[in-house]
Order: sequence, then structure tokens, then C-alpha cells
Amino acid sequence: MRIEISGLTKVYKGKGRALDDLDLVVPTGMFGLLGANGAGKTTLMRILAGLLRPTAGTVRVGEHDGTARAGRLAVQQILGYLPQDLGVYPDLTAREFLDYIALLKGIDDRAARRRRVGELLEVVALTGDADRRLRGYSGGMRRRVGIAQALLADPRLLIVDEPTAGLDPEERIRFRTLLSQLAGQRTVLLSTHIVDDVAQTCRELAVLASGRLVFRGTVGDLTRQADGRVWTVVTAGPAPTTGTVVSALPHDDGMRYRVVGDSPPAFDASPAAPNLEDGYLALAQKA
Ligand SMILES: Nc1ncnc2c1ncn2[C@@H]1O[C@H](COP(=O)(O)OP(=O)(O)OP(=O)(O)O)[C@@H](O)[C@H]1O
Repeated sequence: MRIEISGLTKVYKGKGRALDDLDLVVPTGMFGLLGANGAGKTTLMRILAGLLRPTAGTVRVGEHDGTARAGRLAVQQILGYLPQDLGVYPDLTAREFLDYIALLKGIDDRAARRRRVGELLEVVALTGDADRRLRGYSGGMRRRVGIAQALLADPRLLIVDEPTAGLDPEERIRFRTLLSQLAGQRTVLLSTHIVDDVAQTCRELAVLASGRLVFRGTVGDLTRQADGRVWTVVTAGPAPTTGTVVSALPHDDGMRYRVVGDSPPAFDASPAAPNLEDGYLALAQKA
């Protein structure tokens, strides 16, 4: 399922442009969307999900025109969306909650609903906890319930907005592994500001800044943005003041700083191999 976005612009009343003439093609598989808070990611996700009208531009999802009414309705049939702030009913169990959402989505047959909910609980590894109330669930378990509800209609396109924010490391890894597995047969658009989530799951990604596309390519391409711009330096003196310090670790001879910048932060700094986070920072520095 390919998504083609062209000239997409969104202006909120009384605000600047949340999206500014965005062109982007998203292929089948797992695709990362990175950007700082306020970059426009949620606005883009909501337009793709048909929940928000763009001010200008077009969106094609597969063969459907997502900016026309008929197309939007068709897209909603093939789309699963996990918003940042999915509310759950704390007094329901996961099984009851999913059954309720399935009913709202039009799965009228009770046996079919029970079967589908059972399958999805299995997919998100919650079968053992399915009859516990949601109020006792951890953040990660709630996100997995959220993915299960997004998968109810077996969507060909899955959009997930900041799904790992606030999860502990074990749940984050588990959740992103689940997303990668789901991407086998469909397009999964993962919006996040956590660079590592993209590094571990996506081959291709886009970066948004102030509503504009500032990068589109592979994880390797973004990493290479920091070629020749990453340094390490050990010093007992003050922290480097040129470039951006990305880490500071205690060292026998003081502190070991890792710095991304145009020039070496000290005469004895050594060049280091960049990672995706460095590439992302280097891109922001060049902007
Ligand atoms: N309903 C709204 N009304 C007015 N302005 C809005 C609305 N929603 C978002 N904005 C503004 O549009 C810009 C883009 O916001 P958006 O939520 O799309 O960014 P984001 O990249 O998803 O950020 P975050 O990670 O914080 O959710 C921001 O400046 C935001 O303040």
C-alpha cells in the first residue's frame, strides 16, 4: 500500500502553517516519520486517517484519493490508527473493550467478533491478561490493546503516533518488534521523536521540521549526514562549547564527550563513526 502526498498544507486558524507544501511518497513496509515536538507529525497522521481536512494539496492512499469524500471513506475501511492519546475504559477488561470497539466497527456477528478479538489478543500477546480490567494494565500493555483495536478490520495501512513514549525499555523493544512483524504484509507508518525506534525498525524514513520535509531516504543516508562531524574528546576541563554534546561519560582522565559539529571541539579530539541520532542532529544543525 503506497501513500503519495503532494503539496500538502495545513493552516490552523490564527496559527502558522502546521504543514507547508509537503511532498512525500511512503512505500509498503515500515516507514519512520521523525520530527521534534510541533513539527507537524500528528497533523499529517490525522489528515491521512481522514480525521482532518488539509488546507491544500492531495493525498493518495493506494488507489484512493484521500482528499475526496468517497476516497476518505474508502481509506477508513483499510486503515488502522493508533492515536497518541487513545482513551480506554478502565473498568472494562481488554476482551470486553475490544469486543465493544469491534461492535462499533460493524462486526455484528457475536461469534465472529469473539473469534477476531481472540486472534488479536494472541497477536499482541495479551491472551493471559485478557480478562483483567484495563485499569491495572501497564502503559505498554495499554499500547498493545491500542494496536489490537487498530488491527480489528485487518487494515492494509497502520498509522501509529508516538507509540513508545513513556514505555519502559523492555516494553518499548517488545512493542516495536510487534510493529515490525505487522509490517510484513502492510504499510506501517511510525511517527515518533525517538530516533532509536526508527533506527531499530525502519529502512526508510522522512524527517519533518516546522511542517516541511527536510529529509527523505534510508537510515544509512541519514546517518551519513554526520560523516566527518562526530568527535570524541577526553578532558578534565570544561565541556566543549563548539558543536552539540550528545553524551558525557565519566573517564579516568575526566569526562569523555561525544560531540556533533562542523569542526573538532578540541585540538586532540578524535573522529568517531556516526550513528542515526548523530545524523539527525547534523541535519538539524545544517537547517
Ligand atoms: N488543533 C490545533 N489548533 C491549532 N494549532 C494546532 C492544532 N493542532 C496542532 N497545532 C499546531 O500545529 C503545529 C504542528 O503540531 P503537531 O501536533 O502536528 O506536531 P507534532 O509533530 O505531532 O508534535 P507532537 O510530537 O508534540 O505531537 C504546532 O505548532 C501545533 O501547535
